[in-house]
Amino acid sequence: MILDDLVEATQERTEHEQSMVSLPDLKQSVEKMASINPNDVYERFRRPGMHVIGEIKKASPSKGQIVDTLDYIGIAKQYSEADVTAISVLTEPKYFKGDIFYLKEINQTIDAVTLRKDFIINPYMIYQARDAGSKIILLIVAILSKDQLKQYFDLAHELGLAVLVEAHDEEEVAIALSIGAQMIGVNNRNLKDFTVSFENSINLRKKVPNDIIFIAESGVKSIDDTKKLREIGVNGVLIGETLMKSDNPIEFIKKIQGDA
Ligand SMILES: O=P(O)(O)OC[C@@H](O)[C@@H](O)c1c[nH]c2ccccc12
Repeated sequence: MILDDLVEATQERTEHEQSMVSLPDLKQSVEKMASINPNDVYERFRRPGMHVIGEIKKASPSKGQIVDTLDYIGIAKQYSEADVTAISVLTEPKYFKGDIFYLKEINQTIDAVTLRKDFIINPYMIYQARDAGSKIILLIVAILSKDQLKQYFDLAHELGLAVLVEAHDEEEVAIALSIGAQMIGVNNRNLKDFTVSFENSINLRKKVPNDIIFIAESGVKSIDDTKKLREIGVNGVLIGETLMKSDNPIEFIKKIQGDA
């Protein structure tokens, strides 16, 4: 199963990374940074209207290579010009051809709220996200025990990071709510077989209280899609492939925001 492979590859990768930059070293550099508050991010997403999280990714396990060369700075500038609420940057190298360096460079170049999109399975990766200047991390319910999820969620908040908790079914949504998630992302793509169904967001929206930020993730292709999602009370959409392939991502994002 792909998720198991991803977790295993991530395990190996972070072991290697820790042999080069140790956790204590990383902690030290994070301690020197100016403090940030996760509530600033949550408040951004609580503003009325349809929020867009624009994603930057070169490849994915379901689609293979999406673009030949990744002009991550250029894309981040476009997303920022379109006033996205946040920019999601894939940092997983093996299956998504991502790099934590993309995230770091974007944060050094552009004033934007960024999300580290990876398969976070240990505290080290959370410190890395903070060190790279991101303000949000993704935590995926399906790959963590409930205890881990709670522990990493609390650590993120302590470091000033907001958390998007990704759930795929009713049981995972219940877990996300039980640990105090304020922002839940429902993935319309089943990470086990890659099928996409908006029914997932539609059904699960009813299981999430209205004061919790609800983000629909994956498979958004058109304004029709986002209209449908808006009608059922979704607060935001996370869009990758469609934006990466769009000739005019700014116009597309503006349309989504304007439809709110
Ligand atoms: O490219 P899409 O279909 O618009 O999907 C974006 C995003 O939702 C997807 O990349 C994603 C959702 N959850 C994830 C978890 C890990 C890696 C990637 C993802």
